Amino acid sequence: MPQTVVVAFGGNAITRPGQKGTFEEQKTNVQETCRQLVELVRQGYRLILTHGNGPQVGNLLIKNELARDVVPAMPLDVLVANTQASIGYIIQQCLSFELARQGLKVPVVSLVTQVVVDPGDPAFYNPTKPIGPFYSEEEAKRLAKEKGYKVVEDSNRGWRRVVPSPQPLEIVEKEAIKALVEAGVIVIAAGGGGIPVALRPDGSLEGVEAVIDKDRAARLLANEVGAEILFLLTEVDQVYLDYGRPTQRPVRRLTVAEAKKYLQEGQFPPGSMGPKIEAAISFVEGGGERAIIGSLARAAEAIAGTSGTAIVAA
Ligand SMILES: Nc1ncnc2c1ncn2[C@@H]1O[C@H](COP(=O)(O)OP(=O)(O)O)[C@@H](O)[C@H]1O
Ligand SMILES: NC(=O)OP(=O)(O)O
Repeated sequence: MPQTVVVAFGGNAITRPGQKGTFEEQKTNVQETCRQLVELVRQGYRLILTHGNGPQVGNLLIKNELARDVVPAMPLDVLVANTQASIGYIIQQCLSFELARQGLKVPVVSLVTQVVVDPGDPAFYNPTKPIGPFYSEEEAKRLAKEKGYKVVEDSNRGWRRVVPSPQPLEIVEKEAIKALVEAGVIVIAAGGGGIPVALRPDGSLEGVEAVIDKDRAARLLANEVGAEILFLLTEVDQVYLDYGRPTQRPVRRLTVAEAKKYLQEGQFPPGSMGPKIEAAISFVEGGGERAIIGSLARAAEAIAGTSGTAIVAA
């Protein structure tokens, strides 16, 4: 029985820091990623892909604001849906092409995915999710004053606007995702962390304005579909202890207990590596076999165990 891997990569892998986020830039970046992903298919894994949307959804919000006197502005949940479509389209097209080029016949589809959140989540009063372009401190503080943005410094890469990021509670389309994967389809799902929706008393769903963290959504999705592996791809080849300090050293394997201990000691910051480690811990505690954190450029090596950091039960 082939193993199912949920692969997650950040919106910053699709629009790299310093890039404007043109369609061509996004496509070139995704093409590189797809070459790595095809290796996983070659190795016999079933894939569910999920991606971030921070830079892209932030850009859409800016467009919304600039055009609001000409065309109606859309709520943030609709903008998340827009990014699922635009990024899903690029991945679907590039991945299908790369699979065909290597003689592999595997269908690929993007699924518009809603994720239930609690409208009473305290995250709505404390925005933490960085989106959109990176600004200098001066520019960010000016935007905060003029437009009422909440801004933070994002992992030493510059300043960014932040929006609420509630905890994902349930993937609405999980059964459809499972059925597609079992039928041999590569599914792109819960893009941008999923479209945040709240469950109303009458059982209907209503969009809420937020951006869910894609590592958290990927974790939930992986547990809900019973995936064996959660694969979190980012810029660094593996997790480090004392990251950025002279004593920095790589870690290739962490037990859940070790990961929890280092997290408590502050080794993994909240806005960057922290959510990945938390997602890895929850996945393994939720029944997953192993979580892997590694770089996009070395995805095939990471799944084979020659790169990356594996987080396991014991
Ligand atoms: N202990 C650590 N080990 C490795 N990377 C770390 C660590 N602490 C912080 N980082 C930073 O976290 C980044 C990954 O988080 P982030 O950029 O938010 O991911 P993505 O946007 O790819 O989802 C790495 O590129 C690295 O700069
Ligand atoms: N939604 C989300 O987590 O996006 P990024 O990965 O781009 O931050």
